[in-house]
Amino acid sequence: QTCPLPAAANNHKKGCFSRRESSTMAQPLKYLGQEEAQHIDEELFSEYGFSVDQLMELAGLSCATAVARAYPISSLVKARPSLLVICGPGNNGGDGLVCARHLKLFGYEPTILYPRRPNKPLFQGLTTQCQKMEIPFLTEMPEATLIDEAYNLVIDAIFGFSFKGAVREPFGSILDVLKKTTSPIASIDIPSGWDVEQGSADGLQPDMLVSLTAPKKSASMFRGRYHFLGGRFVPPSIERKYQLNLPPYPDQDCVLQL
Ligand SMILES: NC(=O)C1=CN([C@@H]2O[C@H](COP(=O)(O)OP(=O)(O)OC[C@H]3O[C@@H](n4cnc5c(N)ncnc54)[C@H](OP(=O)(O)O)[C@@H]3O)[C@@H](O)[C@H]2O)[C@@H](O)CC1
Ligand SMILES: [K+]
Repeated sequence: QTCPLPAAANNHKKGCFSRRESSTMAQPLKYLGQEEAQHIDEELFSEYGFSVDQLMELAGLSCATAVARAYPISSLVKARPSLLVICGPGNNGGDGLVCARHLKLFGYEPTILYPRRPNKPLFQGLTTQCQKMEIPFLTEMPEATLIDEAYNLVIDAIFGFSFKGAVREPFGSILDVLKKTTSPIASIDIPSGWDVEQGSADGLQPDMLVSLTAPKKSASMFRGRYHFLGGRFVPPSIERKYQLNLPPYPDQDCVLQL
C-alpha cells in the first residue's frame, strides 16, 4: 500500500497506514498483570540500561502533565490552586514527589504528605528538591473535612504495581480518610489499596487514573472521568515483546487520554 504522505503524518490519517501499523492498530491495548508489569520494569533497568530516577522523572512529569490537562488552574473551584500529594514508601511515592515538583513549576500549590521515607539517596534527593522548591510537607494526615476545604485535588501516589495484601499502617488510616473526602482524587498508576489485577469494590473511587507504561488489569474497573496513559519511554522492542499495543501518543506529548 502506498501513501503520498510522509511516514510521520501517516499515523494520524485513517485508512492510510502501512501493513505493520494497520495490524498494530487493530489489536486492543494490553492491560498488564502484576508480575508482567514488574518484569517490564526490571527489564528496563537490567537489560535496557535505564536508571530508576530517569524513568521516575518521566513518569512523574507525565502525571503532572495529565493533571494540568484534566484540572487546568482556571477550572479550579478554590481561590488558590492547592493540591495535596500523598506519597507512599516505594517508587509510586517517588513518582508523586516528581509530580509535585513539576506541578509547582506549572503554577499549582502542592502540599506533600510523606509519612514513610525510605533511607535511600534517590528519595532523599527528591525530598530535598521539593523542600527547596518551597513545597510544604505535612506532619500528619488532615481530617477529611479539612481536605475538602483546603485542597482542589488529592494526588494518590501511595501504592503502585507492587502493592500486595492487606494495607498496613499508617496507610490504612490514610486511605480511610481518603474514602470520606469529596475532593477529587487523581491516582498514579493504580488506585491505592486496589488489588493490582482485581481492583476493589469498596476501595477508593478516583476521578482520574494515570496508567504508566500500560494500564494494569484493575484499570478496567476504573469508573472515573479521566484515564490517561503516561510514561512515554517504552522502547519498541519491549512493546513488541509484551504485545502492549500502545496507541500512538499525539505529536511530542508525554500523555495520551484513553
Ligand atoms: N516501568 C514503569 O512503569 C515505572 C514505574 N514507576 C512507578 O513505580 C511503581 C512501582 O514501584 P514499586 O515496585 O517500588 O512499588 P510500590 O507499588 O510503589 O510499593 C512498594 C512499597 O509499598 C509497600 N507495600 C506493599 N504492599 C503493602 C501493603 N499491603 N501495605 C503497606 N505497604 C505495602 C512495600 O513495602 P514492603 O512490602 O517492601 O515492606 C514497598 O515499600 C509503579 O506503580 C509506578 O508508579 C516509575 O517510578 C518508574 C518506571
Ligand atoms: K497510586
